[in-house]
Order: sequence, then C-alpha cells, then structure tokens
Amino acid sequence: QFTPFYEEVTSGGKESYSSVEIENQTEEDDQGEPSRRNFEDLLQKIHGNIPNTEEISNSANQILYMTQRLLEEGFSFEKVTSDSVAAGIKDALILRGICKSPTVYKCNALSPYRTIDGSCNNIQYPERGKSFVAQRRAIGPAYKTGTVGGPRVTGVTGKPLPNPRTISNVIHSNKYGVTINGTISLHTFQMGQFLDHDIIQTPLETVTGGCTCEENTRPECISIKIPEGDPFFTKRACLPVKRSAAANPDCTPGFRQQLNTLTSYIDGSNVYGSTEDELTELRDGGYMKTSSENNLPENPNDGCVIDHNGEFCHLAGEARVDAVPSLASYHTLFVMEHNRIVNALKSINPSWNVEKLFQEARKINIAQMQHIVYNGFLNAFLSLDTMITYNLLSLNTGYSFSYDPKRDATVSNEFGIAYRMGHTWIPTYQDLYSDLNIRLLGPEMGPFDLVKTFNNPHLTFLNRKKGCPALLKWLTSEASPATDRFVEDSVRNRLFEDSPGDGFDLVSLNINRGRDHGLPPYGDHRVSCGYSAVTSNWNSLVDHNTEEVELLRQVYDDPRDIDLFTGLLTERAITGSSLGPTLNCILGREFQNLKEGDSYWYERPEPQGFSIAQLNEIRKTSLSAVLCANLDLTRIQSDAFRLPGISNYLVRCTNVPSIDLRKWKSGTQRLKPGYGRETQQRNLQTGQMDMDAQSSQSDILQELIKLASGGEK
Ligand code: HEM
Ligand SMILES: [Ca+2]
Repeated sequence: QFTPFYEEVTSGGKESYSSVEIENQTEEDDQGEPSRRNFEDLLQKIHGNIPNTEEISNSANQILYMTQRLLEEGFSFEKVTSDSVAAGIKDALILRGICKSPTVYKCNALSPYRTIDGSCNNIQYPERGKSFVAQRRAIGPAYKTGTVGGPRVTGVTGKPLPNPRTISNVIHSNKYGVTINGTISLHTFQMGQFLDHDIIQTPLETVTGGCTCEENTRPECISIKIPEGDPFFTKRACLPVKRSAAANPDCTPGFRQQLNTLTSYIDGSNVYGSTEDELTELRDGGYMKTSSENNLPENPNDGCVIDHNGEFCHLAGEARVDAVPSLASYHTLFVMEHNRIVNALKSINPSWNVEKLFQEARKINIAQMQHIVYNGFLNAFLSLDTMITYNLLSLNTGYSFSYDPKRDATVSNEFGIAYRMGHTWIPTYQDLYSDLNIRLLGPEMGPFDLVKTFNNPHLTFLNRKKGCPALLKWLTSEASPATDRFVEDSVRNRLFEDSPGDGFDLVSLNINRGRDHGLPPYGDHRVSCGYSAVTSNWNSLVDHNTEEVELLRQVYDDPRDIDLFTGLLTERAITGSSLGPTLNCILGREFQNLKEGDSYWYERPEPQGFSIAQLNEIRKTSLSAVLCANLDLTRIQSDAFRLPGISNYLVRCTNVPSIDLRKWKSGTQRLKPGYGRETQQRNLQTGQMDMDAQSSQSDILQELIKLASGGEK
C-alpha cells in the first residue's frame, strides 16, 4: 500500500533544529557539562541541514504521489513519463504552484571564472553539475516492487533482504585488528573525505520528532533493526535513520530521486561554498576569512561539540567540516593556500582589484586541487589500466581537448554509495605531529581516540591553536589502514557515540542508504561496467575469493541480492589497484565525467583555462608542495599520498617543485575578460518549489488523469 508522503512531510512545523544548536553553544564551560548532540542530530548534521531541502522534498513527494496514483489508475509507466504527458503534467504543476517556474539562466559562455553554484558550466545544459539538482543514475532504480520510491526491501526470491546490521557484523567487522597498508599514507584517507565533500552531499528528509524504532510507521524513516544477539548493541532495538530527501527538481513524473546540495564539479566548493550566500559568509575581499593562527572562522550557528572554553565550531565551504579534526585541517590547508596565492598575486600585480585577486586565486587553487586529485590521489588506489581507460592521466605538455559538452558531470547516485569505500581507510585515532614527523608530547597530547573527536574541533585548538598544521603532519607520517572489507569499530559500532552503546554503525548506514535510494544490487552494476552477470549460482561471483563468497552466502539467499557497498568491498583487488574491477569502473567512470564534463577543467585552453606558461606551473604542483608552502616543514616525501620509502624519498621543501606565480604577472598573462559578449539564455526549471499550492490534491489528480488520458492507457 502506497502512503502519500506529502501528508506527513507538510503537516507539522519544522523541528527547531537551530535552537538546539544555540542552546548547546552556550555551554562552553571547561568544568561544566560539555555540549552534546545525540547521534541522530549529528547524522542529520552530516547530511546538511539546509532549509531549502524541505521545500524541494515536499514538492518531490507530491509529484511522486501523483505518479504513483496515475499508475494505480492503470496508466503505464511509459505513458505517464512520456515526453508529452510529462510536459503537460509539469505545466499543470507549475500552474498550481507545486513547482516553481523555470529559471532563466544568463550564461556568459566566455567567462574565465566558474560560477559558485556550478550553473552555466555546461552552456547548453546550465544545471548540469550545479548544486541543488537531483543526482544522476548510471542505471535505472530498483525500488520496492510496485512503487516509484519505496526502499528496496525484498530479494529476488520474494523474501526480505538480510538486515544491514547482520551483513555488517558478518562481513565488515574487523576481527583481526587494524591491518595497515604498508605504502599509503593517511592523506589518502583525508583527501578522500575532503574530496567527497567537494562532490556530493545528500540531504535527509525533515522528520518532526525524529524516527523511531517502529518499522514502516513513517514513510520518511528507514530505521535499522538491531538483530537479536548483536555482539555490540545489546540494549537497543534499532538505529533510527531518516530517508534521504526526495528530489525532483525537474518537476516531471517518475521515480524518486535524491538531491545533491553541492556542486558536483571538483571546483573547491568545500572551500568556497556551493551557493553565493555561502561564499558571502566566507569571503573577505580577495581573501578567505580566517580566525587567529590562520584557522577557519567561527560558525556561531553550527551544532558541533564544544567542551573547552574559547573554542568554536568552524565555518567552511562545506557543513561537515568538523566531522573529524583532520578533515578541518584539510579545509584549513586550502583556505591558507588561497590566501597565500592572493598575497603573492597582490605583490606581483599591485593594480589588481580585490575581485580580480579573489577570482584568480580561486581559479589557481581549484586547478591545483584538480591536478593533485588526478596526479597523486587517484593513482594511490586505481590501477594504471583504469587511469588510461577512463582518460584520468593528465598531460605533461600542451592543452587537453577532451572536454565533451555531451558528458554530464552531475554526480551519480551509485558513486555516492561506491565512493564510501573510503570508510575502510578510517583510522581509529587522530594525532598531532611536529615538523620532525614525531608525536607532539605533553600532558594534553595524543594519540586521541577517534570516537572522542567526532564533531569536536578541540584538537585544532591544541598546540597553541596550531593543531591543524600538526594534524596535517600526522597525516603525512602515518600509514593508512588497508583497503579491505573491514571497517574499524570506531565507526562500525561507535560512530557519533556519546555514551557506551549509543552510537551508529556506518556500514549499516551505507547498505541501508543504497536500499533507500533504490540502487540496484551489485550484479547489475557489474553488467553496466561490461562484466559478467551475477546469476543465482554462487559461482557467478567470479571476482570474489572463496572466503568472501562463503561469508556472502551466510547472509544472502541469492547472489543477485548482494548490496552494492558490500559487493564492491568484497571484490578481489585487481593488479595494480587496491580495489576490485567494479569499483575501478564506477570510480573511473565518475572521475572521467568530472574531468571531461567540466568546461573549466584546468588543462583546457583560455578563456576557461590558463596560458601554456601558467598551466606548466600548475603541473609542477603536488600535495607535498602545498603542504610545504603553508606549514613550517623542512622535509617531506615527494608523494605525500604514500609513505616515505625507497622510491619516495624525503626531500627538502626547497627542492619540492612548486608553482611560480610570477607567470600571472599582468603583462605576461593573457586572460581574456570574456565580458560584454553575447550571453545565452536558457529556460530551465530549478529545484525550488512553491508549496503554497492553491488547489487540493484531488483536483490536481483529476486534471492529471485527464491529461494522461489524452491517449490510451
Ligand atoms: C572519520 C571519517 C569519516 C566519517 C566519520 C564519515 C562518516 C560518514 C557518514 C555518517 C555518512 C552518512 C551515512 C548515511 O547516513 O548514509 C557518510 C557518507 C559518505 N562518506 Fe563518509 N565518513 C568518513 C570518511 C569518509 C571517507 C574517507 C570517504 C571517501 C574516501 C567517505 C565517503 C563518503 C561518501 C561518498 C558518503 C556519501 C555522501 C552523501 O551522499 O551525502 N567518507 N560518511
Ligand atoms: Ca564541487
């Protein structure tokens, strides 16, 4: 039975989330009770708490309801979603105020600078890759049979799918203790998460009063039952979880989709924000705002945990900045790098105004990020073959002409689950190191249990407020946990834990989220990658070892039911990569889209790109160079994503190749302003919907039925 989501969603006033934050913020006494948030609040915060999403989700839920009702009236899915009917329905919904009128984009095709919200990157489809659009799907959804948006709950045989927590316990629990990867440094972990926060954030439904443990009582909830005899959660009935917010910014009938609140492009939106409003808060003329010791500015409205006097939550381009202190250190590093570039450009070009300084520094900072991701980060875990197949290798000379306006860079839903493979790299602790790559010693010093650092920026304030540089040095010096199916208990049992046993299981969340999004199982993604299909025969799992197949058999009735996250993490690694073939494919494909679908890709010619002389400077950069430029370091390994070793010697910072900004001197640089040219106008519809609908639902439905009846059912 389909339940109209909209009744629940639109009924009550929004829970006053911000007031909780402010109350907690006042408890800043060292001796008193520290400010605490329960794990449900923290999970909501991790997904962003953006007021806009409620509006978008409300209208999406109404369209879903109407789609479902038209199907129940006997119209076929093809009919309801056909271009002509969809266009008619869209017009009717706009007329009724359920959807907002299309936005007119005035794109400047020759602008040398990206927009902040990612719009107009693709002139023909200005909303591609923009913030607040629906995630793309590489393959169609697999929602609950007979619904357009119910979570996948049954397997191919019709039996219920295994409980996500059971799968987590049997397959992802690390019984052997942390295994260390001998070559990869913790920067791979931290750049991984930082990069994720440039690409995708999926907001949750707003649920007044939160979700409870009674299953299926509220359509916005997808709580995870704790199986009997659970080895860790002995006193809880469930992990309460909200569904991802429904999104249908296109206002067309069809399946439930999910939103991305960030720009999909690798465009430093984690530094500069994904909306103009965010940037306004973050920017200070040509510079990015900071607090003392080059730290991030204060966010007075954030609900992170503050348990020491004078400390505060951070404001950054992305809301999850304080999830763990080493993530905040990455945000800080790239804000420092922006400001360093502004200082240099200012002395090279004293005549540049603040706008020019800001935009040029932003452009260089983003180009460096792209270069670092494709020339250090990705090849730390993808095979060379994957790098070649998906055109991920950067050129050594000249411009790249691989931009393809037909390629859609909008992040895919499957990537949002697959890229969570980085959860296998999460260390069990955080630490502060000195310039000499050793732990800082002292009564307040580490190592610090990771669990105590979730959403708590305290570590960044240590070391006389130079905690971030010390965290970055720790990431440089220590090994990453191995890439395997194991996820450490710090996040598999104790994510956002406040007191023993009241935390979350991140693996269960990942598996559950895939079902929430109607993501087809693992086998379907193999086929879309061109690999052999998974059948009812367990031998069809050709890229899994016997041990993993046996474990999968313990929980799944049929191999065709294996959830994407679990199927990917149990694959045998391919030669030259720490990941299996399907992960290499899903990630390879996504990073190809993010490169070839980005008209501002740093290797492109002007006006979007740089002069050849400037591009050659960008090519010299590396994570090591950015670390050396901003920290008091004397030596570092050439490739900071890997540990120092025989082929990765420690070198003096002065010998690490780095960008020479003198190539940006006004006379020598040839940037064309790009203004005053003909602009293109596009009629496109935004994701913003007006919920003050005048008509009642049933009136609209009658009208839609008439519309759809224009032909046969
Ligand atoms: C201590 C480090 C980390 C913590 C505490 C953390 C925590 C989380 C949480 C709570 C979620 C949302 C789960 C849900 O409700 O569905 C999430 C999502 C995600 N995580 Fe992590 N994570 C960490 C590191 C990483 C790393 C290293 C990567 C990748 C290399 C990564 C990639 C992702 C992705 C792609 C998502 C989905 C984002 C979205 O669509 O909103 N995370 N993580
Ligand atoms: Ca972005």
